[in-house]
Amino acid sequence: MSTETNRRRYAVDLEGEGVHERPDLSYGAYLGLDTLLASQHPRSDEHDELLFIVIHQASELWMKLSLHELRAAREQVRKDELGPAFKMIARVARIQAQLIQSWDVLSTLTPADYTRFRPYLGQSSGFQSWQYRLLEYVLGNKNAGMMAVHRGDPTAHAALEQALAEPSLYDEALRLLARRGFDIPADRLDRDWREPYRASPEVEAAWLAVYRDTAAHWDLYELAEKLVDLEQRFQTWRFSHMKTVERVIGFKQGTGGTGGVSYLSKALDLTFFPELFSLRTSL
Ligand code: HEM
Ligand SMILES: N[C@@H](CC(=O)c1ccccc1NC=O)C(=O)O
Repeated sequence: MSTETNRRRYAVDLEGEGVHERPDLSYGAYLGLDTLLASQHPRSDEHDELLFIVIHQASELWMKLSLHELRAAREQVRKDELGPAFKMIARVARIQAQLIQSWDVLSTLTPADYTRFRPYLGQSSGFQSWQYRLLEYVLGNKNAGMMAVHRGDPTAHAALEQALAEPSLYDEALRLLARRGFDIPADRLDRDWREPYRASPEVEAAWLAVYRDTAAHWDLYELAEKLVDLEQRFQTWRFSHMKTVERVIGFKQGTGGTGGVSYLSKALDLTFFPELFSLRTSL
């Protein structure tokens, strides 16, 4: 069949689906590829710098989608609509698998390869990824001190300020527990959300009750396990980042001014959902 006949057949088939709203729309225009594919600007002439840029850009795109899903999931939890929330969280888990897998591609970068273009990075660093920081805030790792580095970027700063000041996904899960009749301390249900979350024995007891009678609380149990899955994957990403950094720059200082691996290893101690892990010792 000729291309022309094919084209006309599709045009007919798609008529009912609103194709006439923009019949000239192309793949590249729809996806904004002009801008996307013109956004890689290596600063050196080194072959491997493009890999470094693409991995980071792809990661930022996945982070954008994760934020979209997690904020929507949080809204569904707020509305007691756990089914749609589960679907969104499951998608984030698969995105995390992609993010984790990207370390495998980056591990083809040897110390010699990286050292050739590292000086061109100046003081730029993943430390300045505001989407990463937003993810941490939306999940529940509130650390207002991390805002400082974004002072010069009003859009990023405003988004971070908002995420810092509103309940995280975990805060909403605890409010849901309270609506279901669990005894959650008042200061965990309404507080200055900008403060780091502090683990509470009452919250652990509530989750423990969910895990001890899963039949009675099946959806809460499912929510808890989905959160545990998110945290485990997040930790796997952090750990692989740290090991990749060690492999590529050893124990050199980071371009962002931290100790490098020593800083990244401390970040591994940060937990989003502390009671969901601590309760396991009592099961
Ligand atoms: C050769 C590859 C990489 C090296 C050597 C590296 C190195 C580092 C170092 C040393 C830090 C600590 C901050 C500093 O002082 O600069 C850091 C932070 C960070 N990097 Fe990377 N990195 C690499 C790849 C990536 C990739 C692919 C991403 C994906 C987006 C990423 C995201 C981040 C983030 C989000 C932080 C902040 C972590 C936090 O504050 O907990 N890095 N990186
Ligand atoms: N902190 C890294 C530099 C770095 O990795 C980086 C630099 C610019 C943009 C993204 C980066 N990735 C993660 O930190 C280093 O010290 O080599």
